[in-house]
Amino acid sequence: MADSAQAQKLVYLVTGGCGFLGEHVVRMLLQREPRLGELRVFDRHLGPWLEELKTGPVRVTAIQGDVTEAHEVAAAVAGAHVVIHTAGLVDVFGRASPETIHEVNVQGTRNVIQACVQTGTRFLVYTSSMEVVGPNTKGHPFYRGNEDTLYEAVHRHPYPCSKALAERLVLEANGREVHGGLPLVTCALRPTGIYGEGHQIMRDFYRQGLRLGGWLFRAIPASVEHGRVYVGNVAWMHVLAARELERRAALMGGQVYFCYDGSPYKSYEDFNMEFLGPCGLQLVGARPLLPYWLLVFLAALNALLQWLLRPLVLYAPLLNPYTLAVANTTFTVSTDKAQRHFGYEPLFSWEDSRTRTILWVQAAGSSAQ
Ligand SMILES: NC(=O)C1=CN([C@@H]2O[C@H](COP(=O)(O)OP(=O)(O)OC[C@H]3O[C@@H](n4cnc5c(N)ncnc54)[C@H](O)[C@@H]3O)[C@@H](O)[C@H]2O)C=CC1
Ligand SMILES: C[C@H](CCCC(C)(C)O)[C@H]1CC[C@H]2[C@@H]3[C@H](O)CC4=CC(=O)CC[C@]4(C)[C@H]3CC[C@]12C
Repeated sequence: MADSAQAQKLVYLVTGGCGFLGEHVVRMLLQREPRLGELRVFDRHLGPWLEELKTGPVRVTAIQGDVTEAHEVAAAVAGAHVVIHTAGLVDVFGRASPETIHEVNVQGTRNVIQACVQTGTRFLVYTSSMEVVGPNTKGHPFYRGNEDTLYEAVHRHPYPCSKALAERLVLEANGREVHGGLPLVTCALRPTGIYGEGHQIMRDFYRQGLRLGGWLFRAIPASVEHGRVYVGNVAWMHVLAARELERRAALMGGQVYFCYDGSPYKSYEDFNMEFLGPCGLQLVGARPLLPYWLLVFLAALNALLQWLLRPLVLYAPLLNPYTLAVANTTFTVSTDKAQRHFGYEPLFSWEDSRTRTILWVQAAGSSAQ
């Protein structure tokens, strides 16, 4: 990475490399990181698609492992130059217990940092989330905010709490001495709601619409704006941040960056219709069909049913008090910090992102028929 080692080939490790975002990061590294010599893909569940990558010029090593197991993480990290830590338990529906979410997202991140320190890995990029900022429990809007916008970040839900704690661990680890005596350089990327090929919630909405004869029903006012960002651009931002961390260590170390691109600001449902509309679905109602108080009631009822049924069966619908609050609160970012600090420009235009997502929804929907 220094001048004398221009041609040095680097070892990258991507944790959670078989997830929605992780797969895009893995593929992006293979396409766009010329110094890549070996790519280690670490995940609890390895995808079969990894096999096809093993025939390329870069050595791809699939590692089945659990970030909560410190020894497995240390073995995977040993000898890596850069770690991109995207593994996480993304659960806002009550599928996993708060303890499990904490264990994976916080202890898992602690293990990754510890492994870097022990083995001498110097560069760590962490996938954080907009959720570490908000929306907060009071439902305050965050309107076109940036990394310096003052906002009362108060959380109670296990997922945002865990992401906030993990992000703090990563930022505090910046500058810590790693094995060999050099300092660790870390940064955190905060995607807003990611969409694109592989987005399971989008696919579920599509299937639900098909089941309802092509109709979806508006639940949230169109005036509530949501920040969304295309998965290919989020992946590209990770690759660029990882590449630039050494050269710009003083500027980037310990920093957070929102992930952004040219995707339009819209409500969650109107944004989804950008893809589901061309796939034949229609969103019924210029205004929400149900009054808000009824949604609040239904969300609370779902939470009660989840609690009552838990000993018998897992009941985890999309609507609960937390998802309703998130969906019903404006949260959009407007920033150029990643451009200023490490030259990020979105790789995919909004038109490309939209087309790619539509093609994927169509294919994912028809494979469900
Ligand atoms: N999906 C979204 O809209 C957003 C996601 N994020 C963050 O991006 C990251 C990736 O999220 P997605 O790709 O959406 O989720 P995902 O669930 O598709 O991917 C997460 C991956 O981590 C792996 N994983 C989970 N627990 C693990 C463990 N104990 N050990 C090893 N691997 C484990 C899973 O097997 C999965 O492949 C997460 O850290 C999430 O918090 C941030 C903002 C928005
Ligand atoms: C599931 C919600 C939409 C359904 C609302 C209903 C039932 C009224 O129709 C989703 C609305 C907003 C989503 C979240 C948002 O994009 C931010 C996120 C960031 C993350 O780091 C993880 C995922 C998520 C919390 C995302 C989850 C689904 C929504 C709550």
